Amino acid sequence: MEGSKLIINRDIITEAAAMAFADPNLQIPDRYDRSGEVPAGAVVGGGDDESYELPVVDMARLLDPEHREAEVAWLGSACQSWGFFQLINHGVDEAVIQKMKDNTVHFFELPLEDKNAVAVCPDGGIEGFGHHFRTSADKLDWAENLIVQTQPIEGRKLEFWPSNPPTFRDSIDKYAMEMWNLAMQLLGFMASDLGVEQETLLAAFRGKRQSMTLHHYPPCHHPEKVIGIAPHSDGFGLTLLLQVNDTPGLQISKDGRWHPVRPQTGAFVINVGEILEVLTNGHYKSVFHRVVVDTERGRDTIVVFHDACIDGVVKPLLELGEARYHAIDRLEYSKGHATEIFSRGERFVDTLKK
Ligand SMILES: O=C(O)CCC(=O)C(=O)O
Ligand SMILES: [Fe+2]
Repeated sequence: MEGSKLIINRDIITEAAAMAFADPNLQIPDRYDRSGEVPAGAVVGGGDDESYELPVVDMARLLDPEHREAEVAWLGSACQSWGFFQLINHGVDEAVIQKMKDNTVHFFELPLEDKNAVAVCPDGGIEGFGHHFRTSADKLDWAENLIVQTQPIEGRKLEFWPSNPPTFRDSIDKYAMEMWNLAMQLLGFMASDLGVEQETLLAAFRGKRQSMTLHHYPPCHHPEKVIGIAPHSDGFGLTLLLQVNDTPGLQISKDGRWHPVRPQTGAFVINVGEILEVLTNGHYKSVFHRVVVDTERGRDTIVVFHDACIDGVVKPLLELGEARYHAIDRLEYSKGHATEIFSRGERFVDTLKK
């Protein structure tokens, strides 16, 4: 299968990296110094600029027949204009969320040696503990990440699922199931907004890959020199993000400026991936975002990605009119998107536009 392998490079976390992360006063090692990239783009906020709140969608209203229509329209407008929204009253089992958060914090606090028990493999596989994806400039993000595939179950590689803390695997399993159900529920409402049969949209996701990335962004006394996660748009269909603590950092690109997300306690941040943009024939937008690092406080996030395609092909739903994107084989799409990650340039889906 050598020919079909994706070129996604992830570096292991070395002792030197762990030391740099642990001591915010140390000089930034060269591979993390991205002074030239960080200031790119103005950031909205401060003072009287209050116009940037990310839309908040209320699941309780989506489920209430009296408010459903208005809330579905609101959800749709958020996906069209922002490609992002926060979700409150989501109904996800709080005990499962808390356990997942606790395990995540616990895991990242372990000594490096223990975390490296599930280290990424040097052969270029995606899963495991290590740095996020390397860019063409050979620079690294200021973060530690654990990536595992959670669905389909037969595709799980348990050797990358930490057994320390001991409840972690069980937490990941339960959390993945909750996120699957939430994703399906949201996609159902998106289908209503788009005016297509629910099953038409859901079928594109059913049985496809679900993966999880846990991010830990250590604090850094020179946040202007480092990047928590470089600007990118998500390569899968739908992303569900949970902040473990209330440290800010996520910024969304809109109208040429970066909009910081104010973390709402207990809310999920949901965003449209490039494949959902194509499925919706461009009605929904997959938007560039990045993470900046905090001076004093670390930040942990739990992110779940849901893949989608139609008969092995990434293409717009037939029901949504004349296709505005070229159809592309799912594997070719992955290769194209990997190039986007690598070069951090244009969105890959833009190359598919007719
Ligand atoms: O940690 C975050 O806030 C963003 C993570 C993210 O963008 C991703 O995993 O694709
Ligand atoms: Fe992302």
